[in-house]
Amino acid sequence: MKVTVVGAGAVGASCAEYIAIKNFASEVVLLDIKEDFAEGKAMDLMQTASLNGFDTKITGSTSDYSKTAGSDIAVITSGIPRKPGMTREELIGINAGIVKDVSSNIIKHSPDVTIIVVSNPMDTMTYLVHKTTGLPKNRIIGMGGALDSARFKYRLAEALEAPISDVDGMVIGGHSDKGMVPLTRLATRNSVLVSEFISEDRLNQVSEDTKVGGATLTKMLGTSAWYAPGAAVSGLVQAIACDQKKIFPCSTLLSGEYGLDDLCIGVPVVLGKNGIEKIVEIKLDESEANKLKESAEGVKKTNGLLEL
Ligand SMILES: NC(=O)C1=CN([C@@H]2O[C@H](COP(=O)(O)OP(=O)(O)OC[C@H]3O[C@@H](n4cnc5c(N)ncnc54)[C@H](O)[C@@H]3O)[C@@H](O)[C@H]2O)C=CC1
Ligand SMILES: O=C([O-])CC(=O)C(=O)O
Repeated sequence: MKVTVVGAGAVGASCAEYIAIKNFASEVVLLDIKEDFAEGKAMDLMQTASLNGFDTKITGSTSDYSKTAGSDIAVITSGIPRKPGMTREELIGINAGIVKDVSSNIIKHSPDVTIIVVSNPMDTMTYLVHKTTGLPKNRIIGMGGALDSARFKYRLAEALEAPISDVDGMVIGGHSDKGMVPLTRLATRNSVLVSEFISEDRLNQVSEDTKVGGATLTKMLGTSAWYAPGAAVSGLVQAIACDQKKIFPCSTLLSGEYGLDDLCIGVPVVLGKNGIEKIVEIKLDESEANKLKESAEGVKKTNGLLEL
């Protein structure tokens, strides 16, 4: 299993590290445009191999896509992150050109690849990869919901004063400050609905804190987060590489599912060796369906800024 990670910055390197530590891939290639940067990150990571006990071979490349040839999975993290006070949507001007260029280069050398898009604004960048590469829709996956759901579980555990492992929950919708739809109604603590334990007001607070999860960290760190994003990507990569058939909310091209069409947005999907093997249509109540519709309108507005 060969995995390419384009962009050896904060998220790309964290993602490569988690993939290596989980020890399921034979090879990870990090690629960046900054001279020697990916090679340096790869060397540093390889020097953790004996300490962390993995056999994955990590190599680096400065813009040489021939090194990525035959990749089974490629992760796109190249592009600029936001600064405090910015929205993810404001990154489109720079990141669209980068993502277009990078995705074309990836498929030139790995025509059978499955692409995981991370660069923001992620739902729109995922849509752009569809338009640019023409890969089948099951092989283009946007990562946002897996991260947002992990943040939701963190906030739920905090409110419930419970261990995170006791908590389950999912966030669907666009990966944006306003567009996320945390499914509070369905969240559980060890199979019991969380509404049995905490008030509606507290649950609304959990939802609001989840939606601004990325913005909160950007304000604290001066740039956006990387540990949880890297871990979330590694989870998707592992589900595909190991054919796990796990359900994650991912951004995928919808053609009528959830009453939506011609956009990529976060909904639950089954991930296995064929990428997105199934879009899972769960029954939303009226309020959740309206929020998803509103979120889709926001994503479509951002898609409208693309020069296709
Ligand atoms: N979807 C999600 O849940 C998340 C998305 N992100 C997004 O991921 C992206 C990366 O974030 P960070 O790693 O923090 O940024 P970073 O600045 O640390 O790393 C980005 C890397 O991309 C490289 N790069 C730029 N243009 C390139 C090109 N044409 N080819 C190859 N490499 C290129 C840069 O040299 C840099 O090393 C941002 O757009 C950020 O908003 C970040 C966290 C979560
Ligand atoms: O907040 C950002 O800009 C980066 C990101 O998507 C996240 O951490 O959720």
